[in-house]
Amino acid sequence: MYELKVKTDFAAAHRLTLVGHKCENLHGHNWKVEVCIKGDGLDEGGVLMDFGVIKKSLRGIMEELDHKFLNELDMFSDCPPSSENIARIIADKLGAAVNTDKARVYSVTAWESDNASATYIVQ
Ligand SMILES: Nc1nc2c(c(=O)[nH]1)N=C([C@H](O)[C@H](O)COP(=O)(O)OP(=O)(O)OP(=O)(O)O)CN2
Ligand SMILES: [Zn+2]
Repeated sequence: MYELKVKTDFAAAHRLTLVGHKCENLHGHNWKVEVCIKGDGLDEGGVLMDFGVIKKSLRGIMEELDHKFLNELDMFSDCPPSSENIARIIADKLGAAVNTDKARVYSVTAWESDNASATYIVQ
């Protein structure tokens, strides 16, 4: 089994109700995002998946999030923009773009700060 990791980031604003009092106020984070792709077989070029393919798709997803008020985005119309939901939505979007029969998005971790992150593991 091979495991690839690619990191990226975005800055955005959000509000979270029902989590903690101070989270209800409009505020922002510089999220760090780490995606993990897993698979067994390498192609004839000796790679599981070209990092460039992963980075290109991630850039598109980050553009949808960067400098946005997350609560107003369609992707969060039915779920709060917590780090958990951010990680899951990135995993779903990235998987739809890059998954093959040989390599798949395994997990996405969204770091809200240097010491707090949420990871979504694709089942
Ligand atoms: N499981 C989760 N818990 C919290 C989330 C989340 O996405 N998933 N998000 C928040 C808020 O975004 C909040 O802005 C962060 O709160 P907090 O961790 O308290 O942030 P601080 O940077 O102020 O951290 P301190 O350690 O208190 O300085 C809350 N919880
Ligand atoms: Zn927050």
